[in-house]
Amino acid sequence: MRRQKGFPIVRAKANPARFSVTTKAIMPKLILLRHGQSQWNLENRFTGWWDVGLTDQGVAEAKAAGVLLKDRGVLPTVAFTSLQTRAIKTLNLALEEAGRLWIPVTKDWRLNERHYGGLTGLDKQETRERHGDEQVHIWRRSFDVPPPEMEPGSPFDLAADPRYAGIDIPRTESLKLTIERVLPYWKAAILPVLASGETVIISAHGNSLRALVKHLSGISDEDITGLEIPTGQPIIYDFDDKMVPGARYYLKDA
Ligand SMILES: O=C(O)[C@H](O)COP(=O)(O)O
Repeated sequence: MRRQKGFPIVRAKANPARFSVTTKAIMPKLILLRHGQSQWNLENRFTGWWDVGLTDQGVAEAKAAGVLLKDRGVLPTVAFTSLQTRAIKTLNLALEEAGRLWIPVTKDWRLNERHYGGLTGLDKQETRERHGDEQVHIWRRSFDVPPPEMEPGSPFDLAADPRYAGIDIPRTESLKLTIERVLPYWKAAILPVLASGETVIISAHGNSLRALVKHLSGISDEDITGLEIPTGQPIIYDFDDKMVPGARYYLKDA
């Protein structure tokens, strides 16, 4: 053992109190938080990977989520979010209210919203009038039908955005394709942290969170079409000591 000058060597003794803590069953908690209302949620435009800010209502929703975490004593110790401003801001506002701005935060594109392809920027109602309700519902909620691809050179093309340097930006994504990048990230980066006993918060998006919920709650490809994730409402999963998630619930109902 190397000894630093001026510091005596202290040999660790078995500490019964410490021992009882380390053998306590670890019951990890996962908090899923969809960003607060965004400017394009308000304007009813397809957003996907396009970066938009929060509305005043979105800011209030994010802060309320943080107050709820604090009031219920569900205090995150580690955070993950996407590379998108609306999720990052929501996380920061919620953590600030919860007194947890200091926890480690990892940002990764794999938690981004599903890419809305050629629909990005379009008005959802005008798109319904043009293509019909059924087609738009298929694009929005089907499991594996992606929207039309984004044309190269589109004003919403993010190829020059430095945050995506080195990333093969999708041209469009269905929920299935979104799952194909969210789940490997969940398994490799988030699950091990959760399994070590941390209380993890993921601040992300309607469809990247639907991808996770589908997996964690074992929802079928058919039934996932009916699942909506509300903005700014913390969803909780309690895991048992074998890392099996319990039923999900809204923190406000706990
Ligand atoms: O990207 C978007 O437009 C929204 O965040 C989610 O849209 P959706 O409700 O059409 O999936």
